[in-house]
Amino acid sequence: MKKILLLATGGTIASVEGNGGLVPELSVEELLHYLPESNNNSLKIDGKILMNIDSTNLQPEHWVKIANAVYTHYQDYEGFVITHGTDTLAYTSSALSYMLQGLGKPVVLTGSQVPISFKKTDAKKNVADALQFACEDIGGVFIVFDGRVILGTRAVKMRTKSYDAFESINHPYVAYVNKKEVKYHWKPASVTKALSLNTNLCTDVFLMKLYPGTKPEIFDCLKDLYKGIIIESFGNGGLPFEGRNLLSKIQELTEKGIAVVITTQCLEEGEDLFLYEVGRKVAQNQVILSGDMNTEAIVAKLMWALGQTDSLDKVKKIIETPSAGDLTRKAEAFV
Ligand SMILES: NC(=O)C[C@H](N)C(=O)O
Repeated sequence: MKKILLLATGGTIASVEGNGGLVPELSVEELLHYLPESNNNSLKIDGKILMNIDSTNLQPEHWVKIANAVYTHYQDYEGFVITHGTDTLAYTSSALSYMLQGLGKPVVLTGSQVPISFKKTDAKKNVADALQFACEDIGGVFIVFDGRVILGTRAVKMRTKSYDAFESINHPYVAYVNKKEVKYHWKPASVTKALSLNTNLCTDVFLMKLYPGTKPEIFDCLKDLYKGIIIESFGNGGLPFEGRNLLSKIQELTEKGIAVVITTQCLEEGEDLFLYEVGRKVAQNQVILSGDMNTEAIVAKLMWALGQTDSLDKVKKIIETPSAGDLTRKAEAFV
């Protein structure tokens, strides 16, 4: 009989209708009580509540708490399921992927769009599937949702209400789970290093979405507040150097030692800064390229990288090196 630890953090899955709207309130025992009997018979599931919050309220300090809990109980269980709100779930799964390296067991995040206590809900299937996948002989952080298994660094919440809330971006699904059967599409390489926990994070990271008309002066406000700035630019990547000129500001930022990461607002296929003049001019500065990583992963990776070192060169190296399947090297692109 496999032993699985279920760590509850809140979210819609654990919510009840309160006076002010849906609010997470169920205990972990109540959560488990809603599962079909068959799950409880074939597994030994222990439950532990870490926090009971809407994931909108969940912040980097909570990621650390979750990572610590997995690490502390690692030897005692074959797999881990973390129930979590969907809104920031992909940030948490990314952060866990960097903080817990060398995982030889599955750490599976799931949640739901409808509370588990409601008559019609996606929660029971999602938890049952997550428990199923947590029994697999595979290492890493995964999201199991609507029958699909997504690598922790590659998920994006695409839909606010539909059951298929998450998509795997720039990466194949890991597997599908259907009626207790797991069908693989992609498997991570087996783990060669020992598990390590490294929860040092620097949360002084800002995420800016560019739009036509962005004021250059905004960077003057940001540069004393943040050590890292992620710019979601347009298309293949680039910054305006005519009219409201952002290019000169980027030079100031990088010269001041701020880590500037360039990504794109396009969800698929990533940046290619060297394609256009608007991008090459940016690349002449010491900016960091994000390839086809998604924004959730970039935010978590930049916080983690800045938590490891003050050296801009080293931060650049960390971000630009694939980790936990987050980044496709051009030569191995899935096209
Ligand atoms: N479906 C959900 O879980 C949404 C909820 N607001 C949360 O992220 O906690």
